[in-house]
Amino acid sequence: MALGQQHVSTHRPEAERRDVDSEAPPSVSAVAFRQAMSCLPTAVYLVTTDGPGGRAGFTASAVCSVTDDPPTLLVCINRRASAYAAFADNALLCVNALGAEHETVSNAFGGKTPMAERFARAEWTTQATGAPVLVDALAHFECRVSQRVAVGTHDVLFCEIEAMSSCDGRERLLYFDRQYHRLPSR
Ligand SMILES: NC(=O)c1ccc[n+]([C@@H]2O[C@H](COP(=O)([O-])OP(=O)(O)OC[C@H]3O[C@@H](n4cnc5c(N)ncnc54)[C@H](O)[C@@H]3O)[C@@H](O)[C@H]2O)c1
Ligand SMILES: Cc1cc2c(cc1C)N(C[C@H](O)[C@H](O)[C@H](O)COP(=O)(O)O)c1[nH]c(=O)[nH]c(=O)c1N2
Repeated sequence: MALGQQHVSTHRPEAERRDVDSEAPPSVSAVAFRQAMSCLPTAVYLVTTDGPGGRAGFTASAVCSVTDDPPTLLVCINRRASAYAAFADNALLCVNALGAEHETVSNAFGGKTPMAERFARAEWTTQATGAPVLVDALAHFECRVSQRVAVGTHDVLFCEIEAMSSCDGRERLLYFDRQYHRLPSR
């Protein structure tokens, strides 16, 4: 093993394995898991919604492509987030991918800032679904939530794409090692 590398083993013999529903304490701590995840770069998104539950949004990195038929993303949202109630009540959302110039607005949507103030930090429009679309998003995906699955502290929202725009050539905003980074498009 290279100097400085730490190996966290999750392997257990067959007899010791338990069902995923078991009450057994996890063998990897949340702190160790977060530390490992912190070294993996991710894109950064503002996930926004509007509807009967009101307008809300939060900064997300737990966003992933699921299938291209039908085109579907997943978004993980912490049930303790101030935005959660709106996402629980609304069926529509927009996943706005951020460019390097969006670091300040990403910080506003990343917690503690009142919802109206978050939205006041950027320019918004509505297009196909009525969910807030960031005018200068690097790319956006307007979605209908097709399934919700509760896993631990989070809900996983499966989101079918109804309209979108593709990435342009600007620098991307990345997040890793607990900091923002800029990535040129080529
Ligand atoms: N998936 C998430 O919910 C998620 C992801 C990134 C950051 N955050 C939140 O943003 C703040 C700053 O994060 P940070 O990256 O600077 O330091 P951190 O040590 O809290 O997190 C390091 C990494 O662990 C993962 N992570 C953090 N909190 C998580 C959670 N509750 N559930 C699942 N994965 C999680 C993410 O990949 C994150 O980049 C924290 O409050 C953190 O909880 C949450
Ligand atoms: C870079 C980055 C990435 C993420 C987050 C933060 C930051 C800074 N946060 C946390 C989220 O944006 C917000 O801070 C929490 O929901 C708490 O916000 P409130 O103060 O309750 O609105 C976050 N939360 C979540 O539920 N899923 C996610 O994927 C992410 N990803």
